[in-house]
Amino acid sequence: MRTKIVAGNWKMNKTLKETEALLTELSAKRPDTDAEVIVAPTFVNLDAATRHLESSVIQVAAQNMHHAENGAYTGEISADMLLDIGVDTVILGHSERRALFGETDDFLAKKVDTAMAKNMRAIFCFGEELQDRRAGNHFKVVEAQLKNALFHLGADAWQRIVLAYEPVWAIGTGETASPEQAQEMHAFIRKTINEKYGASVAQNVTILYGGSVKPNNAKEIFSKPDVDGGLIGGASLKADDFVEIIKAI
Ligand SMILES: O=C[C@H](O)COP(=O)(O)O
Repeated sequence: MRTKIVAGNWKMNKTLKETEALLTELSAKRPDTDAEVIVAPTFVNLDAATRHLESSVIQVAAQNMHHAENGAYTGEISADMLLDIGVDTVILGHSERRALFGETDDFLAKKVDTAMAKNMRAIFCFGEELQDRRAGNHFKVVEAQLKNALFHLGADAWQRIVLAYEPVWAIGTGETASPEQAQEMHAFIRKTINEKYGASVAQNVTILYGGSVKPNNAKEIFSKPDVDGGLIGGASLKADDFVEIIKAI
């Protein structure tokens, strides 16, 4: 059985007080579920979030990290810094990091390697842009992103990889991939992994969908056989919406 996950990527939102208030509300309202529930607040509030959730089943992830051990990388955060405050899951390759901060597949491969070397879990994001889908290149683009950043890994490492397929045209736009489009791509991703690593890795890897998942569309998207949960942006910023999405898994 694959692990089901609902993760909230808070992006650059929420002050410390707001973070604590949202976590308090989420802890109180969180429904009983077998799925893992993860929140990813901004770096400055990660330590407070881990302390706040110490006895909670809600887990904390970072939104990014640098691949280097330490050194002259102004503004960056290392794996050891995250591990030191009890954060062992990190989102890598979000499309905003790729588009706004120039992160390439090769650069991301280094981050993935560091995460694996440090025994962390990576939630690896990828997905095509609107122009790729319009041109019918979406499968090719997604396959290349996967291969370039992840296919150098050994099969064992895949136990600590979570994939998050996020079509860029659906992020924060209110336009979501249809459940059928999500399923079609997730099945393609699983097939591509199967070809390289075999059925066991392919069947066990958790593949999340991300892009305008809301309380009113989550159930239908999550009902698809190859969709194992979601990476939620905007709707994870309100406890009631996020809780509804957790209930949908
Ligand atoms: O990481 C989350 C994704 O970027 C989705 O964001 P969204 O739910 O606001 O579209």
